[in-house]
Amino acid sequence: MATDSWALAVDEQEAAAAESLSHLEIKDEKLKDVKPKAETLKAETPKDEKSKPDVNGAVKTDNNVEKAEDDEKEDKAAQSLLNKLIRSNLVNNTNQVEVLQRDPNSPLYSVKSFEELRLKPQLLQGVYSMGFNRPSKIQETALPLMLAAPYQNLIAQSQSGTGKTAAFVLAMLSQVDPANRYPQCLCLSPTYELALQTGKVIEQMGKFDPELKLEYAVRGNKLERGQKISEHIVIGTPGTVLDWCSKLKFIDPKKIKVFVLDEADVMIATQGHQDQSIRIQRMLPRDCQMLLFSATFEDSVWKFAQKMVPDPNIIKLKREEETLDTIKQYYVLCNNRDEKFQALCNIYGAITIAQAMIFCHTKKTASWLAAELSKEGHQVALLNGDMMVEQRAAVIERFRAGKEKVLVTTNVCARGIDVEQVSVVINFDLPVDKDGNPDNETYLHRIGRTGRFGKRGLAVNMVDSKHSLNILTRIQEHFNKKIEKLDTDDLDEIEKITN
Ligand SMILES: Nc1ncnc2c1ncn2[C@@H]1O[C@H](COP(=O)(O)OP(=O)(O)OP(=O)(O)O)[C@@H](O)[C@H]1O
Repeated sequence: MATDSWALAVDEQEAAAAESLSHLEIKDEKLKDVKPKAETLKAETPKDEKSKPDVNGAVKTDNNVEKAEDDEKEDKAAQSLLNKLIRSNLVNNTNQVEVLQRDPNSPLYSVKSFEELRLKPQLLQGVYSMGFNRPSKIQETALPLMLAAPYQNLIAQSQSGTGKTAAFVLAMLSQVDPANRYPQCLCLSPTYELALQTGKVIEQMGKFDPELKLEYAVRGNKLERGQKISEHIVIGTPGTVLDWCSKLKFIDPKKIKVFVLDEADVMIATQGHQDQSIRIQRMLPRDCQMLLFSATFEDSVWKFAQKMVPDPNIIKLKREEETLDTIKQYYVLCNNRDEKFQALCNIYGAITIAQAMIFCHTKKTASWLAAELSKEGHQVALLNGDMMVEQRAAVIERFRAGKEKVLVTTNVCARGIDVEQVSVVINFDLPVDKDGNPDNETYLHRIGRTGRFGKRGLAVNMVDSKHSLNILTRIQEHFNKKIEKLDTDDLDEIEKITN
C-alpha cells in the first residue's frame, strides 16, 4: 500500500476521534494541546438522495416523502466505546470457555484466584484496588495461558464486557521490566477514544508501580523528531503507531515483547487499519508475544487474526443466547404514523409501563415521537446518532437510573446496547436491514432475554403498511413464534396483555 493512502486513512480515522477530545478527561500533559478537528462521531447523512426504503423498508421515490436513510451509519467504534462507558460491571456468562490449544499435550491451566497467577505484588494491589476479587470467566483461562513461559500467542473472542481488556492489560503489565527504559509492550486500538479508555485501565492497574510509564501514540501527541521513547508501554492507533515505528523511529519495534491488537472486529471495519496493523506486526521480532482480541468472530475477523497471530492458542466464549420464549409478542395494525402514535397512547392509557424502549427507523421519526410523548406528559429520553458518544452514554445512564421512563431511539443508534431492565419494547418501526429485509438478529437482540434476564417481557410491533405486515410475517416465520394481533381501541384487550 502506498504511504499516501495509509496516511490518508490515518487522517480520516483520527479526525473522527479528535472531536471527542474536548469531552474526555485527558490527564497526559502532552495530549492537552490537541485541538478537536471534526465532529465525526456524529453520524453522517448520506448524500445519496435516491429512492430509499421507507420506515419499514418499502421503497418510496417521492422526494417529499420522509427519507428513511436520513439516518446514522452504523459506527462500530462508537458502539464499542458507548458500551464501555455505560458498563461498570462484568457481563455474566454461563457458557463454557472453549479452548483450542496450539499444543494439545500441554496441560491447560485455569485459575480461580488472582493470587494463583503469582503476579508482582504491586500489580496484585492494582487489580484489587479496581475491585476485582476474582478472575472473570475468560480471564480464568486466558491469563495463565498468556503468562506462561515460554510466551504463547493467543486469539481470544468473547462478547464485550467479559473482561478482555483487563486480561491483556494484566499480561502487558506483568511482562514489563521498568528498569529497561524503552517500549516493551505495544497495544493497538481502533480509535483515539478507545485507546484512551484502555490507557486508563493500564494507568489504574499499574498505579502502584511508580516507575511504570505509558505513552499514547495518537494523532496530536507530537514528539520531538529524533527522540526515542522511554515509556514502557505504548498504546495507540495503527496509523500513528506505524509512523512512530517506521518513519519517525520513536519506537524500536525489535524490542517489543508483547503486541496486543484490541477490538479486531472494529479494527477491520475501519478503512486502512488492517493494512497498517499488518505492517506493524511485520516489524516485530519473531519471539514477540502476539495477542488478539475481538468481541465477534466472523470470517473476516478470523482471516485477519490468522494473519496477525502465528501459531495461536484460541479461546472463545460464546455469547449467552437470547430467546423469545418468555416474551409476549403483539402487533398493532395502523395506517400511518399518527395512528401508530394513537395506538401507543392507548397502550399507555390502559396499562402501567415501568420503563419502555421505543425503536424508530429514522432520526426524524424518533425526534417527532419523543416530542409528542413529552407533550402527553411522559418523561422521555431521546437517543440518536447526532449526539456525541459521551452524551449518548449519559442519556442511557439516566434512563438506567429510572430518571426517564421512556427511551426513544433509532434502530442503528441502539444496536448492541443492552438495557436489561426494560421489559417493554415497542417497535414503532420494525427492524429492517439496509436492503429493507427483516433484521431478525436485531429483533431478537432487542426483545429477547437471556437465561439470566429470563423475566417476562412484552413486545409490541407497529405495522403501518402491507409491506411492514409482510416484514412482520417473515419475522414470525423465522422464529416460529406467534405474534398476536392486538386491537388497541379495545381497552379490555390491552389490559389482558399484562396478565
Ligand atoms: N475480574 C474482574 N472482576 C470484576 N470486574 C471486572 C473484572 N474484569 C473486568 N472487570 C470489569 O468489567 C467491565 C468489563 O471489563 P472489560 O472492559 O475488561 O471487558 P471487555 O471484554 O474488554 O469489553 P470490551 O469488548 O467492551 O472491550 C469493566 O468495568 C471492568 O472494570
